[in-house]
Amino acid sequence: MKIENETGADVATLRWIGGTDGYLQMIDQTLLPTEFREIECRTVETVWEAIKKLRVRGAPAIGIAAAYGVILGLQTVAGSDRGRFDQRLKEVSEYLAGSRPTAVNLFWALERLQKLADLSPELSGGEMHQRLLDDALKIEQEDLQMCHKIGEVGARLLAKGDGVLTHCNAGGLATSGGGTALSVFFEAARQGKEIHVYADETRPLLQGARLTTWELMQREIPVTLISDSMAGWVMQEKKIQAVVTGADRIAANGDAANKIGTYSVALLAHAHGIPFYIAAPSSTFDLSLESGNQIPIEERLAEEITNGFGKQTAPEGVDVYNPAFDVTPAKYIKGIITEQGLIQPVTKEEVSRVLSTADA
Ligand SMILES: CSC[C@H]1O[C@H](OP(=O)(O)O)[C@H](O)[C@@H]1O
Repeated sequence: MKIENETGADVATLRWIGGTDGYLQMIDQTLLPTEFREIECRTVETVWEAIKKLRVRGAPAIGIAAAYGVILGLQTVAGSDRGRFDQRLKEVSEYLAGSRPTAVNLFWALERLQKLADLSPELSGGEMHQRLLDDALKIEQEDLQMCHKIGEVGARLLAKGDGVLTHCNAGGLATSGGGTALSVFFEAARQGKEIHVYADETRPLLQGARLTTWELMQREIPVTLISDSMAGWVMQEKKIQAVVTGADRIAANGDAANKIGTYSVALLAHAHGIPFYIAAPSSTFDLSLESGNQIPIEERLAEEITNGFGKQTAPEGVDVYNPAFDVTPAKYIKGIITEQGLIQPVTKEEVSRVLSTADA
């Protein structure tokens, strides 16, 4: 995402600096909103740690970071023969695939680079390294364009003066720059629709409180922070005319995995007759899965709940269950906003039809 830091310079959520011997620069999102700091990743291990610790997070951003992580990992075999290069490529891909299990964009990016390498076995390691970097850069640029198109498709669904609720952060920080759910809000605001966003704080890591409010305030879009437990009440009070969230993996039938709590929000929206939309690029779909019950759900450390942000709020040794995602069945999703167009109704047939449509 492009934001002005204290020096007034434009910075990106993450970006590659230099050539194949370069490095990855990213905003450390664990420090926001109180501190804006860019960190440098010069090894694949530092990228793995950044993904695991959510310094970089959000399905598309994780995919882009993983692609650049591969480039970093291959630096250790610069100048080696192609056989050693290919072996290292598999090593770093498997390593990065172990960082977080749910966001399919991570695996989509790794598989894309592997397929590219498989297409040209005749190239030297050095030539292939450059080709993979070129494609990693392309992944980032393609994501930026997809975010923009998602905004255009989704903004049509919002009316002037709408109250819209979102959960977690599906903004520029979760992508190459334009966001998915927040891209819809950015574009609606640009069109003068004067929307008002209600942002769930999103326990336990507070991506909504820390990141979504910060992004919207950066752009002077009206935003009200609410606790997760308030979502139903603001709907009952008719403050909400639509809900738009992101996604981390969408199955062939349209079932969608997203941050824990999204399923509850979808049920609440359904109970109040409020349309619930998912905004996601085509790289977030996993058509190999028939339905959402096959989506792997990441479980994270108990400390994120019992000692959130360093404050102990539960007895030592309490039993904790901390799934980072849940799955919303397609029947509760009014439409899926993609760069290829709106998937509505959300059915296997419509998913397949829209995703196979030429550029929207
Ligand atoms: C545009 S994808 C954003 C998606 O990713 C978030 O998960 P996390 O912060 O754990 O990476 C959340 O599910 C968002 O909706």
